[in-house]
Amino acid sequence: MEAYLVFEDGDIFPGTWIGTPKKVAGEVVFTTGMTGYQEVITDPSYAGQLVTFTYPLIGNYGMVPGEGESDHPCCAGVVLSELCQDGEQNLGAWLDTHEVPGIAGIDTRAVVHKIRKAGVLRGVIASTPEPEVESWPDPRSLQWVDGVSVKKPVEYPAAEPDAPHIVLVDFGAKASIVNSLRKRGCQVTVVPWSCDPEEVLRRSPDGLLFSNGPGDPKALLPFLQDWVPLVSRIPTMGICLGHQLLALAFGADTERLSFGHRGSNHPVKEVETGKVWITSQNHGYTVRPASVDEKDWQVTHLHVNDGSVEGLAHRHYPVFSVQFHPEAHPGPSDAKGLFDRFLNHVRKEKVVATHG
Ligand SMILES: NC(=O)CC[C@H](N)C(=O)O
Repeated sequence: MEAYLVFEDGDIFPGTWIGTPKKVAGEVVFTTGMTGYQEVITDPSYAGQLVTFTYPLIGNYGMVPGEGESDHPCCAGVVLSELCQDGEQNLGAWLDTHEVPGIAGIDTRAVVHKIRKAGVLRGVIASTPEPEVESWPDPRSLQWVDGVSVKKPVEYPAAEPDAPHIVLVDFGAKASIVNSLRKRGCQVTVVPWSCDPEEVLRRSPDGLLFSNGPGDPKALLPFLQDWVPLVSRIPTMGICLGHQLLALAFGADTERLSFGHRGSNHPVKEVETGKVWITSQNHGYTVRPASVDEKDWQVTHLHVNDGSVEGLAHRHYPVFSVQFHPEAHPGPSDAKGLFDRFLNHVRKEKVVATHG
């Protein structure tokens, strides 16, 4: 069945429907990972976006139960070149089960060229080359984070005695972040993004983790000051959206990247050691370098390709954050040691708090 990817500037890419044939509008983004389509499609950070896969063959190992970053597709739609209907649960049928549309047969290389040249662009997948768009989704809306965050706290018991208790503030957390903490023995409580920080304090966390999530970080600006007293005292780590939010909370600014970083091969340099990690990334916004006050923050990581800020550590508070994904999934796990670094710090503080 014929479908069209129509950009807001009028450019039309014809293809065929996959998943559920229903019109959908969103920001068109592209990801360059050669594997990991399941993790990408189920990553809550993609809510509201049309994800274009640059790897030409997608779907070739089906959908593997239990391997998703959540149990349903989170992106608004998918754009790909060739769909392979293989695997026990094939991608097209799985998308349809969840009523998510997609378009195949697209010259994805041309789509990427277009986005790289023009910067962020919105588009529609529709049955006609001249679809009507009632309204474009707004990345500054709270609906994205609200739609993917847990509605009430979810508790995971500790796997080891005396393990630290980490409260994960869920702006759209990937399952792999929870797993990375649980694998290291932690007790984890996942709380809704909108919860009262005072209520979090009553849960006696040893550490806080601000998760990844969809949309423009500035959508959450009105809520950030309430967290400052907590994150100034309790060891806190931020990942991706969480990194941007911590920067905003302490007075830095964020801005939109021209076309984002999405893929599994983004080189990031650790400033202190000069070591380069190949990292998994998925973000359209970044911390504005000129807004980072060197008196308060140390820039710990930089993107090798464009020099953008990839990591921050606060000089006065126990806060550090990274723009990339140490939990990987998909992608390399070069940076997974950051969870150990965080938990070592949390454990040290816990001992001090217990024994004075
Ligand atoms: N993966 C994320 O947390 C993405 C953060 C934010 N929504 C961005 O696009 O920059």
